Amino acid sequence: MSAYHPLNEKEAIEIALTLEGVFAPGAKLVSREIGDGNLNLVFHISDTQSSQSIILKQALPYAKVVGESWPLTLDRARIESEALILEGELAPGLVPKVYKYDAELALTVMEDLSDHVIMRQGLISNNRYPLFAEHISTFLAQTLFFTSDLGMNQQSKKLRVRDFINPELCKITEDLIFDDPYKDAETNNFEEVIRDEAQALWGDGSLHFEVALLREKFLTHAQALLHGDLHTGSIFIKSDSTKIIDPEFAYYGPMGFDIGAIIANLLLNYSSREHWNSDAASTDEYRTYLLETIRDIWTKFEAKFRVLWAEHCEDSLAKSAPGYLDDYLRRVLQDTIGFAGCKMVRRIVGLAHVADIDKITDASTREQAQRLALSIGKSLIRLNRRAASIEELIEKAQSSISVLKA
Ligand SMILES: Nc1ncnc2c1ncn2[C@@H]1O[C@H](COP(=O)(O)OP(=O)(O)O)[C@@H](O)[C@H]1O
Ligand SMILES: CSC[C@H]1O[C@H](OP(=O)(O)O)[C@H](O)[C@@H]1O
Repeated sequence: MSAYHPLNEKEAIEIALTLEGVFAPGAKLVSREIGDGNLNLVFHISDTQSSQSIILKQALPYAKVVGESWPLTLDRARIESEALILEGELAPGLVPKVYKYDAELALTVMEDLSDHVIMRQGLISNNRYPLFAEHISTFLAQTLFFTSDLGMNQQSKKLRVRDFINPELCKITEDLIFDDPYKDAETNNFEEVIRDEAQALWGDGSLHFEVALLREKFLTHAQALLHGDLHTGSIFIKSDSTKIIDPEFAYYGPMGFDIGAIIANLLLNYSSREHWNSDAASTDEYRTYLLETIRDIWTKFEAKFRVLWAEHCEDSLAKSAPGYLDDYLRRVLQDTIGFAGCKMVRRIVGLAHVADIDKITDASTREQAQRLALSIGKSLIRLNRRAASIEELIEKAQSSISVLKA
């Protein structure tokens, strides 16, 4: 196959047939492009005679959601495949297997997870996932601890920071999450009916102060190797299995950015429940389930992180300094809360939205969901540096509902 060009379905099959040990010689393959994300092509390739199938993901030289006017590095395919491989070593069973990476075609061949569902869809369909908090807290504790200065050789970590420098994808986050929602930016995308909310965001100096501090942390705090875009659309799930996909935004940043991303997306779903549940009682019940999941994610993450620290901490001074670990985890919690708030706000007024809210058909219910998400998001941003417990985040989610209803 020649140098880089976007593949068509026929070419994807030709490449699949060249993979060693995957399909039988002469196998009859079918290919479907199934990419529904903002950036890449995703081909599902299956053998019509056996149950064998694979995924072929190819980066485009631009952001698909906008078009060729927004060029984007192909190197993100390398970042994604290297991050998946490393995450697979640190958190076995929680990411798809990578079979091959082709630098020239910016192509990753990986395990087909079609027997799972994308978690955002699962939540929209009112499913519950009792093992999710256990799985995702393991993923977070293992990947964040063992890529940080606490859990790996500090010189090797510097080299890894170099390997995961990801300036173009970070710039997307810096703009779309930490800048554009707070001014009248062209990329913003919100419904006219909530213009009052957008304008309030643009003029809120004290909120800007908190967001600027969080932005500074995102820019400068190379604490651990992050997934970088850990929303519920980047998680495949079924009752007994969780798989994290799509780490093309991976870079060295603050741990709370990943934890906050998951919590924000659970809270965006929380904000949308009036549409997806059939009555007030089931809406309340599902919201309680989501808040319990959030509490469990943090509590389990913290417990697992403490065990890893006790058994594997590489920093002898930090290890012997009284109170250091408590202080470290308090700062991670505060970052988690602040980043969760930013991630909620961007999904309502910024470029890229979430189906949980956008797919609400009734305009007034959708508006209420948007206002609730913004109210929770802003209150988390204001809370972040003052928080001492995950219960304070949960209290903000609950009280935002009563304030809006009053
Ligand atoms: N390993 C996989 N197995 C099955 N389907 C996948 C896999 N990876 C991606 N997909 C499908 O492709 C879609 C887009 O993938 P994603 O990695 O999120 O792309 P993007 O980077 O463009 O957001 C997913 O929502 C899912 O439907
Ligand atoms: C112009 S990219 C917008 C948005 O898309 C990414 O998400 P995904 O790849 O999962 O579709 C990321 O969240 C970016 O901020």
